[in-house]
Amino acid sequence: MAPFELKIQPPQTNYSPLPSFYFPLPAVPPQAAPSAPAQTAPPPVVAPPTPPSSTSSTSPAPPPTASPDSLVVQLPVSQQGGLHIQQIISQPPQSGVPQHATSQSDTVQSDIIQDTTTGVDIAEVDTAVLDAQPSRKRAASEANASQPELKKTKTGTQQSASADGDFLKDTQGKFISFGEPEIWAEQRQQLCETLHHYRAHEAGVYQKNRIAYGLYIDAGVSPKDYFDNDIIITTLGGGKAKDDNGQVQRVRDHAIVGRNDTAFRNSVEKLQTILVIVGKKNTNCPVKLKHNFNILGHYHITAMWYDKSDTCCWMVKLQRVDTTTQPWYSIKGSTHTSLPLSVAPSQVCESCSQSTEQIYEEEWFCMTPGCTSYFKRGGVKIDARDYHYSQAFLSARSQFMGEVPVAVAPYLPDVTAGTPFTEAVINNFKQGFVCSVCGCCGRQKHWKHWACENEHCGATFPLRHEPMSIDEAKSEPEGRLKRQKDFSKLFTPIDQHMEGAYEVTKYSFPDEDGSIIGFVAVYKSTDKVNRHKNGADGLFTELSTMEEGDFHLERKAARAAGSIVEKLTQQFTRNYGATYKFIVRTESQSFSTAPDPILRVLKRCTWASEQAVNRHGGLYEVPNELLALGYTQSGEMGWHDDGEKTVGQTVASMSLGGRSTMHFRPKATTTLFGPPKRTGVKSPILQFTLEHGDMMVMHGSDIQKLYEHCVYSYGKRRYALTCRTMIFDKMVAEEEKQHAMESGTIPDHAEEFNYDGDADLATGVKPASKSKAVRKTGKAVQA
Ligand SMILES: O=C(O)CCC(=O)C(=O)O
Ligand SMILES: [Fe+2]
Repeated sequence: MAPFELKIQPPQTNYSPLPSFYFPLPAVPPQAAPSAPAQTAPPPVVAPPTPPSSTSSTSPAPPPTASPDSLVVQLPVSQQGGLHIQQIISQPPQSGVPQHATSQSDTVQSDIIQDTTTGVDIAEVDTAVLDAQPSRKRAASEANASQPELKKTKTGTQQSASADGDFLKDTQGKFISFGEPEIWAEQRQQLCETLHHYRAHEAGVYQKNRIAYGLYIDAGVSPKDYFDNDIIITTLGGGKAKDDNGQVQRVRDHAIVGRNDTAFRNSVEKLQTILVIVGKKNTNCPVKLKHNFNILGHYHITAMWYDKSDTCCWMVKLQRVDTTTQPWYSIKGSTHTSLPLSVAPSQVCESCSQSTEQIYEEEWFCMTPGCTSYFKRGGVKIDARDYHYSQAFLSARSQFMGEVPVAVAPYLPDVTAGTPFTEAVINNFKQGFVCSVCGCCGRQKHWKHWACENEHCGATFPLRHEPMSIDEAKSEPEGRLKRQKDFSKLFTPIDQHMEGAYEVTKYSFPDEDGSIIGFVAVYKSTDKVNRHKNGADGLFTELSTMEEGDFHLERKAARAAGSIVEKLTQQFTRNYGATYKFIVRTESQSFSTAPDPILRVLKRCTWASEQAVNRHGGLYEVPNELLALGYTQSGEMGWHDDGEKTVGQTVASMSLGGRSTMHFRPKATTTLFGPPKRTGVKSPILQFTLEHGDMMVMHGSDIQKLYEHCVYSYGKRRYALTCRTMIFDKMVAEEEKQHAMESGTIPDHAEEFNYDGDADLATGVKPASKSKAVRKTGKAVQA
């Protein structure tokens, strides 16, 4: 192993690592031990924090509400029962005496529920406790009265051995929960679009700028994981692979400084809470969970250590920020008791001088990775695979000293009131809301209304899109301007000319032999053209103010429709004319009922594509389909091609509102712009900007075969309206063909929207026609 000092240098982190890999963290022992016997309930948790244990002296467990000869410690909630049980330590720890020595020799500090060596059964314990603490009598006896039979697992957790007692179980043997999650979701995207602290579409840990904010735990519970009302101990992800039986197993050690542990360490340093979400496949959670994603609430990190079983892995101990209330995920019928602030005993390692809390009941040893005594006793390796967490460790409680986020997620205002709220508010909430009726995290699926995604709820809410000036639509929130590197124009424009009032830049696309297979032409509009009657300004305003029934944009499933990992497109879409099924299955609205602005855009794109194709000398096909896209804030359409088999040669689009950048790159497997790549992607070769009123024509089916494109949208609101030609003869199903032909027929009244390119508005300054070869293909290209 490399020297420890070298390993602790975190790669390019903005935050210095904490001095030790193991933190007692800002554990808060109670204020000075009261002199009176412990006859009253513990005081509310108000004690100020104390610094982490000194590295130069041992830190005996501070006595929470100690009595001179009988120390009563409330143990943590049981694994299954959500119950607090009581433990008697017959002798309080002596100041200056290493606590592990005490616990080895003269204490009865072990799990009293099960520990046969003490000869104390649970009833005796409670009698003793209750005698000493009359004021706690009722709560404790209630807890006991409903205590299920418990057995201890190897990490010190208590598991229910029976389904008895007053506790309700469902048919699968899981306990019924005391309450219901206030916030939940069935699909990961619902969660990621709604919560501030969990936006991890793939991973279990959500981190941003190397700070952890959220944690999702589901199946894949490790033997040393632990779960009770207040404490969760979990293994940080990574280093797992499927074994021969298809079971996911840990196969590799975690790096001593890895991604997740660094993020958690930074969270500690930044006093950041961790939002914990539990999936219904988590076998450690004692109660039945109804949803795929159940939000437990805010926790804080109270310990982290580099554990060693078959492999080495980072473990984290999280404590509920507010332990005073009974959590919804405790067992129905159980009683929750808030434990007093305390820390577990710790010792300083003689080899590395680092202080380590005693985690395992069996013994203390150094847990500082890199230390010569790490997981060793007297130089001999310790096998802690079957060790149990010590009760003092599990019952330690510390006060969170940071700021607790006021809300886990934005709630939709009272949906029953029906008052729409503004786009500014919508944008603040990104795209998701928690339904104020049922608590389901919901994505904004519809452009102008919000509908709860819980099919049993049905709550809806209007979202008002305020009238917006073009300038406002174009304005970009801070921090969004530099989203993309500016790819140098490897792809030299080969032709610039005027077409009507538009300055056109045409880029010819080569195939692998250097022959031209098509082009992309950008039609640059002007303010004059945009302001002109029925121009881009008017079209933008009309589309923005149309009733939802006339212009109903919605987000459709782009991936894994209906599943837990379903992903909706970022854009809101609506298909007009012949059915276009590429990328997203959309229902199409016939052109005969399409609103006028849609037909006007269709006619403008028709003009642009006709001019471009005729000039180029290709087969011109009249568009019979229009896909309208709406973007709120910035968004993107990822890399794709438009090559569906029923689509014709030409694609033409018009942009309204915010600007966008369109990018092209060769497909990885082509020999274009460099040798084919078996893995990875090729770099973009062309990028241009489309502004309000600009149009784009892309012609040549082979472009779709050899290249792909993506679009980044900016500004507060943007519409992209893209027209294509569906080739009816390529449609196999007769029904589909008939439907496409009918809905793609352009109504007679659209004649009045025919467009001539506003030639009369042209500035008269013609750009000099340029003609250059495309570089980098190795072959010259003629225009
Ligand atoms: O302009 C846009 O936003 C995306 C257009 C596009 O690539 C498409 O609709 O396929
Ligand atoms: Fe496209």
